[in-house]
Amino acid sequence: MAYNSMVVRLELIRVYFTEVASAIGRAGGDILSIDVIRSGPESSVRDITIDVRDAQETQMIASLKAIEGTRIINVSDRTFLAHIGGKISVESKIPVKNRDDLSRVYTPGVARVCSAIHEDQQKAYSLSIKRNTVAVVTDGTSVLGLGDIGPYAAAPVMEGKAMLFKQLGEVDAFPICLDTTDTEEIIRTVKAISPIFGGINLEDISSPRCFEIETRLTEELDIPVFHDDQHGTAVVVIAGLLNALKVVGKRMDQVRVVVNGIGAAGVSICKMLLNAGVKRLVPVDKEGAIVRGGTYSHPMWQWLARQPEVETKQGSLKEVLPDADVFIGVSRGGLLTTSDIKKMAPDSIVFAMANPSPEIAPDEALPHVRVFATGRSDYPNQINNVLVFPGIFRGALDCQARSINEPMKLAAARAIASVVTPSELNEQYIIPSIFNELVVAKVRHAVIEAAIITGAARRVPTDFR
Ligand SMILES: NC(=O)c1ccc[n+]([C@@H]2O[C@H](COP(=O)([O-])OP(=O)(O)OC[C@H]3O[C@@H](n4cnc5c(N)ncnc54)[C@H](O)[C@@H]3O)[C@@H](O)[C@H]2O)c1
Ligand SMILES: O=C(O)C[C@H](O)C(=O)O
Ligand SMILES: [Mg+2]
Repeated sequence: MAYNSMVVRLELIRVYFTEVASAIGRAGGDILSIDVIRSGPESSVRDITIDVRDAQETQMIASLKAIEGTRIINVSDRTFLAHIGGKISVESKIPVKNRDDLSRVYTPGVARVCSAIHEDQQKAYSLSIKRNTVAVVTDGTSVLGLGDIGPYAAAPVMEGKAMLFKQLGEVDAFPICLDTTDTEEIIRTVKAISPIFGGINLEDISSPRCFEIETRLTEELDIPVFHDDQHGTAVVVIAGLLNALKVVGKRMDQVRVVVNGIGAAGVSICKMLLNAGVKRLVPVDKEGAIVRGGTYSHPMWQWLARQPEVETKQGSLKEVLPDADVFIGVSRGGLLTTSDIKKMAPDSIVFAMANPSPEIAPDEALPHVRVFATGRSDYPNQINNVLVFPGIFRGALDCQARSINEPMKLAAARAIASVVTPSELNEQYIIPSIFNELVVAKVRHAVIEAAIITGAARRVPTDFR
């Protein structure tokens, strides 16, 4: 069960606090802290921070209101408080304290530096923020599993990605939320803003437009372009699956895998599963299984329909799921029930990765599967692309990679899996925590090594010389 924190500013008029505390307890809340804002003989005002179960805030407010002598002044939830004014800011690396500093960082000194870059564009990497800056670009059309919520509403996710780039990978990332869903306009705009960036992280752009946008930008730009929802997700799924299979004692070439939601994430996961050796694959979208020999207007589904590993059996998700060893959900929340999961093969592996609500609630799935993972941070086994993008870009930027190719992605997946040692590996721990410092370091190393071997690197970092 997931919990949320809320802060209630409450005026108590001739009411004992114990009465309030027991009402909170009866309504299923936990008091985390109490701050006295004002205290007088007749009344007092306090901020009470309460942990409540998901979606129970309304009941909590009703129980507090029901106490005679209490007045609710304000309710804020800590998640909203964390977003006030946005989550990131831009900072200078050096202070400008006097005229001397000013003439160095700004005009006239800066002009000589401009001229140096003008003479040799490659110097942008050493004399501007380019070498460490990534654009996190979205059009807001497929934000988490919330769908097409537009560029304004997408901003908190993009700011969150930028925070994680910085904290985990020391990469400076900037959110770019585009007010267009036109493929050509997005491509044109990203190209036009690219001079200042060392890489482009495409985020939450719906399929199938995301495939064309990424392919074209990769061809037309000489900096790495990486659609996080496709490849970040596929890399972390492969990492998790490598370890989950070890736990259950099955091999990649033996298992039957059902992937639900063949959009950005699903297509890339299917491709990577095939590269990793899966021989029995069942891709499923809204209309049911995508089958070998079928005809589809979606170019990637048509590609899947030509793959020998894709099964021919038609049917809905619930019809094709029985006997599957592995279920990977990148679709939307609440699609499966306990009875569906029970029909899977023994020792089943379920990665229910739709955000924020997984395809099946953990409490329903856990008793009936051997390994269970979600994309969320409040359960064990968080399979989320945050394990990938900071390290993959750290590596790509450090070796000035032209692109992020398949060998670099596979190397990243193996590196993530290897952080969990054989003695640590178990059902509850198939994937390292994002706070495990080894993750970014290992992914960076593996990515640079693969970039050098495949010729994608334009620079060999000093620790590789
Ligand atoms: N955990 C992670 O790291 C991670 C990473 C990427 C995406 N996701 C989640 O995966 C989901 C999809 O993301 P995306 O970027 O691929 O989006 P997308 O819009 O590109 O694709 C979603 C696909 O799911 C399909 N779909 C919708 N409802 C379905 C249903 N009932 N049954 C089968 N298919 C259905 C859609 O038709 C579409 O093809 C989202 O919930 C997202 O939050 C999680
Ligand atoms: O943003 C996340 O938590 C993961 C992923 O990029 C998603 O779109 O769900
Ligand atoms: Mg995303």
